[in-house]
Amino acid sequence: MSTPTIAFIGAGNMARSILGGLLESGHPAGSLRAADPFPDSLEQLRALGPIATFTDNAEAARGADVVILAVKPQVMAEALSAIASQVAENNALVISIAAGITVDSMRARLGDGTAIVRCMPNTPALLGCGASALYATGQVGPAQRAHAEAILGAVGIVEWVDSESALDAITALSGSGPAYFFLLMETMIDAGVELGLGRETATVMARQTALGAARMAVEGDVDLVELRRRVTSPGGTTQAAVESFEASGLRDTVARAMTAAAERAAEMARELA
Ligand SMILES: NC(=O)C1=CN([C@@H]2O[C@H](COP(=O)(O)OP(=O)(O)OC[C@H]3O[C@@H](n4cnc5c(N)ncnc54)[C@H](O)[C@@H]3O)[C@@H](O)[C@H]2O)C=CC1
Ligand SMILES: O=C(O)[C@@H]1CCC=N1
Repeated sequence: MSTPTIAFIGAGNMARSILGGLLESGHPAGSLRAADPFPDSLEQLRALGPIATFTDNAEAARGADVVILAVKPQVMAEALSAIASQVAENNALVISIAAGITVDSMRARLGDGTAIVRCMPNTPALLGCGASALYATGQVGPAQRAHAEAILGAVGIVEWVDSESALDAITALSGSGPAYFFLLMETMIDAGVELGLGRETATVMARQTALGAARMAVEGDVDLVELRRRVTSPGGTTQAAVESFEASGLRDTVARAMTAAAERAAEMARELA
């Protein structure tokens, strides 16, 4: 697979993590570029490697094989208009990581023939352990599909979904998901303090427990129910806690929260169309 020239439009947190992952995986800095109106964002990116930076989106997109839209949804219309002619000229692949920006709304500004991949990454991409779901339009060829997979694969796992609407569910699960785990950890720390622990001790123990549990869930081949069973001694402390969770409707609470997130993703798509 030849090395594509990749232009990032928007040089914030997500762009920085993906670009950092690409450099670490051996992608040459000479074929990476980024545009952002704020010089500070560009400087932070240049600290990662000798990449070309621009304050003008069209200049960054000129001649690029892949253009990654890493701006907030609210500035997407402006960014799409700026890159449209460069993308058409070069038959570039456009990858958008913005929540709620549909393929149709991108096509309206880029043209119906544009090859577009919509992606939902998540913030653990910053540490190279992200989870990204990708959806490709019919115009995306096999080499472009491979490029998209390699780019997001540089910062974690990649899953293809075969309908655009699946991205709303993915956003509710893995896009927003890190925040759910952080919230549970915050709650456990507060409850530990209520039980008499110092906040520092409660924090250290909660963080390490989350890390250990996540590693057991991901690195072994034991399913989650069995992992939970192994912690739960009959008639013991874990059973008391799990029964309390179930009685309080934890499963319904999580399902309702994720439905709210998926509905908000669909609503954002309508608002931003
Ligand atoms: N933070 C998260 O958990 C996730 C974010 N996303 C999506 O990733 C996208 C980027 O998010 P972050 O990197 O967190 O935001 P960020 O705010 O860190 O980065 C956005 C960058 O865009 C720049 N920018 C503003 N106007 C611009 C314009 N007209 N042209 C070019 N650049 C412009 C800003 O200066 C900033 O550096 C968003 O669309 C968000 O929906 C997707 C999945 C997860
Ligand atoms: O909260 C949001 O809208 C974005 C999308 C997924 C994570 N952050």
